[in-house]
Amino acid sequence: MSVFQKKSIDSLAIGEDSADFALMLDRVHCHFGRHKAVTDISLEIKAGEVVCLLGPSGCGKTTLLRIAAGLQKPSEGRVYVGRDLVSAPNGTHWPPEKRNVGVAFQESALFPHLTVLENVCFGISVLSKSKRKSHALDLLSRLGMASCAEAYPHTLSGGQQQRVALARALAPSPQVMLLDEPFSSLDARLRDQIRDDTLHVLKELNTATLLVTHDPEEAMFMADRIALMREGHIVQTGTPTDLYCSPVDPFVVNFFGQVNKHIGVVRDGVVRTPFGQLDARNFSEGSILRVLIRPEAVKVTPLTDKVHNAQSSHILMSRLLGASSLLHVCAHDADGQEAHLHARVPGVFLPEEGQPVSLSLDMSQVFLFQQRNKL
Ligand SMILES: Nc1ncnc2c1ncn2[C@@H]1O[C@H](COP(=O)(O)OP(=O)(O)OP(=O)(O)O)[C@@H](O)[C@H]1O
Repeated sequence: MSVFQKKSIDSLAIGEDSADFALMLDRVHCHFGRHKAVTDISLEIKAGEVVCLLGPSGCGKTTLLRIAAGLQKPSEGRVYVGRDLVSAPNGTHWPPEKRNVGVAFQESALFPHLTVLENVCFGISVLSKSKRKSHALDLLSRLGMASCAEAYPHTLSGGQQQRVALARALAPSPQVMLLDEPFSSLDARLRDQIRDDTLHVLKELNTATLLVTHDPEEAMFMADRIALMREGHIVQTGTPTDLYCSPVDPFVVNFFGQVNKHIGVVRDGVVRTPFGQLDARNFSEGSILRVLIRPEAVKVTPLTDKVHNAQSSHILMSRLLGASSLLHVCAHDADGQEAHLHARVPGVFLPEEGQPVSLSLDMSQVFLFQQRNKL
């Protein structure tokens, strides 16, 4: 970590006013006719911080990013870029070019008649011509594109064009970078490399960033904080660890990947499941609970006794997925309750079909929520 980065992270103290934020959305709403695309959203981003807007299609991510960029007027609420109030209910609305923001979208069109270097230099107005060129070359080299400086955009691959688009957006040293699914048109291997490079450049430049994605893995890779959205609202904001390990509701758990589900009733302070009894003393007797268990929470131990025992859980199928294996398990409890369970285990561990196993759970990845509706 550079001294520059450390300074920005150390400065995340509570009690700052709006001037400490590079971007601040304050109770922002956006309606299209009767449709509420964004409802009452407040979010702040500090210098050097990467915040991801994550959520399913249509939940309002792009609308919020466009509001920050000045491409969409909010119906209510205020937007600050640094100390500048750039959108407000009194009619204040600064256009994108007056805000100190850089914008890059999934398909960021480069100017076809300009070289890569000229494209990146285009938005820089404050420096002398020679400094403009060296600044643009520096950004291109940080993004691995210096050797293409004299090329024209049509001669570049999609991934190379996306790197140039990022360099062009970063070139005027904006206070805030706004990125809308900038990696989604790239194939998986290239995407991993470009997002890694982008993250390092954003951190080195100490640029506040708001990045839209529908991919939870991408959000966890890029973000210092994630704001998970659903139907125009923010459901939970926090670090990737907060959302993954302390989700506020089942939607948050489910959004980060497939989970095992069970519904049970609290009796004598526990809920019985085919995977064992779980402590439910925090819930009242008779409550109906939704039990959500991440596949990686399930520990699978082969039993040495290979004789099939009706009481023991057993393997239905094993699949190697690369870094991990996915095991389909038929789980039984002592009462004969049976359930199909997925376990994600590290490395090459592929027990045979029918192998009896014992199951245990890592409770840090097991979540209990009270069910509001009746069974
Ligand atoms: N200009 C517009 N006019 C009318 N409705 C709009 C407009 N822009 C967005 N919407 C609607 O607002 C809602 C939010 O759209 P938005 O593009 O912000 O979602 P999103 O989360 O970015 O989705 P995606 O991931 O699919 O891009 C959607 O229902 C969309 O149809």
